[in-house]
Amino acid sequence: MTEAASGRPLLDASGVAKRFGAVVALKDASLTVAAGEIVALMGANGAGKSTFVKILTGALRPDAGHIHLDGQDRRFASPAQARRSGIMPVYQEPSLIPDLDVADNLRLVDVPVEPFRHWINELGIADLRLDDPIAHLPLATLRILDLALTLAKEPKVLMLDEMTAALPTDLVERVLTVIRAQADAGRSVIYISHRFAEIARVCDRASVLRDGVTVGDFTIEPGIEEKIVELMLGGVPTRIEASGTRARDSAAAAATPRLQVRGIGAGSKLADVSFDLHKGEVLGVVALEGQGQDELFDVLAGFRRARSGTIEVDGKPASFGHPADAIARGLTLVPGDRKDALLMLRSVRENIALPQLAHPSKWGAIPMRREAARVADAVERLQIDMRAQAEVRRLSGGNQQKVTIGRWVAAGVETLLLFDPTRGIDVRTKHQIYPLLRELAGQGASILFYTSELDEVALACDRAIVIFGGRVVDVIEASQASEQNLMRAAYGLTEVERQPSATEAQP
Ligand SMILES: Nc1ncnc2c1ncn2[C@@H]1O[C@H](COP(=O)(O)OP(=O)(O)OP(=O)(O)O)[C@@H](O)[C@H]1O
Repeated sequence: MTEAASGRPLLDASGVAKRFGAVVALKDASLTVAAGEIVALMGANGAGKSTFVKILTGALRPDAGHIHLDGQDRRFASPAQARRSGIMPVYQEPSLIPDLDVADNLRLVDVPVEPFRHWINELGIADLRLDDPIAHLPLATLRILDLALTLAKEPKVLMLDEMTAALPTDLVERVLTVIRAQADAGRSVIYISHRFAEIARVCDRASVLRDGVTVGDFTIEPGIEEKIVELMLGGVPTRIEASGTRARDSAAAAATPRLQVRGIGAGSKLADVSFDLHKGEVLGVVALEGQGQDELFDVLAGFRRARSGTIEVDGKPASFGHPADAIARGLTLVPGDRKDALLMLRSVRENIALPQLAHPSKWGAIPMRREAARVADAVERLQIDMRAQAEVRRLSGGNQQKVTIGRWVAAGVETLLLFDPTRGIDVRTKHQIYPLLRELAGQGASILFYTSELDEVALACDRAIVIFGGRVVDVIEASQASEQNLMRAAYGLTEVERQPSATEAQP
């Protein structure tokens, strides 16, 4: 904490309550942040963090409670009013209008170009063009744009809701450096995240919400993590371990791969990627921002055509001109942006049952009962918060993400393409998802798993390919997948020493 952080809090909220119909989102939430301080707001999925931030930033009206800014009792009637007082959020979902380009979006929210450019450079996406259409930009870039827009308006209190959840490691580093510098310059930051490593690095304090009630406030110090997890989850101990054994079946590894990818290139970033994905295997994909991973998943899911290379599914050539072609060959994508996967106005149940609903020939009393049982099983295993189940858009971000995964747990899959699937999911559920992926693999599914959280390779994968500059530069077994090894490879530092060929990328 800087010297500026001592003394009276800049923002002081207490007794905040909010209900949505029958759902009590907040009962008694409180939070203080001083100038120059970074405070983590923590809690399991659905604990009420986003609701609290929306109240603090004028997007929602509280049912009860007080908010003091600079010692004065304030009730913001709108986000614009909160912004004028210097309180500015970056929400979980990108805010820019997809049909416009970057420049038009800047004009729309009245942000001058020069400070925006400054922050874009600081945050590591200097190659962005102002005439890039928003709809063509990857989620990670959109999140950085939202942050740059907000910083350009010089906030007094910056509120970041899962800011780093969709970002690759290099961009996470940039964001953490920038927000620490903001605090050192006397600004305040409220930082919502499920990632302890980041909180330990940049935050001064953590405030913990459980079921809408603030249950603790801690100074960040070594060893505090266990205490926070215990409080967040209400005393349920969470051991963070690799999920099950993964002695790969050598017969399966020798058999025809489920997916054989050779020399795939697409767009300007994906140059030449080759790998085999076997039946029963979880193959991690690790890459820094913009190394071609988005393009690779797009090609495999039929959203974009490859410029070069071949794909074989179960030993037979495949060519995907449309997502339906990939689905027909058993390849299912869980996209990074959940908005692309969910029917937001439909119920949790309908969203999870979607693959079955797509086959009217299977309708009938018994399949319906079976479907209900499958949905109930997915809800139970992923601990989906069903309090607002009638419309998925009313679920918390983490719970929406669980629904996108739950759909495929319920449906059963052959080849699952997961793009950063645990984004915004709390620590307890994450550690239920890893064994679940292992279980799907154990039943014969093949899973390609891009992750921006490097520890997930050791926790859930058999091995990982590392992509740098659009090429596979290393293949790392789970047992060797320390963060250090993965990072070295992801930065291309192993490329000179050892460049694996397509055959080395096979087990
Ligand atoms: N508009 C709404 N209508 C009904 N329920 C809502 C609405 N917005 C939020 N909720 C409910 O309020 C509760 C708290 O949600 P909130 O998004 O604040 O949680 P969170 O702590 O931010 O979770 P996450 O970590 O998953 O983002 C959830 O049960 C959610 O379904």
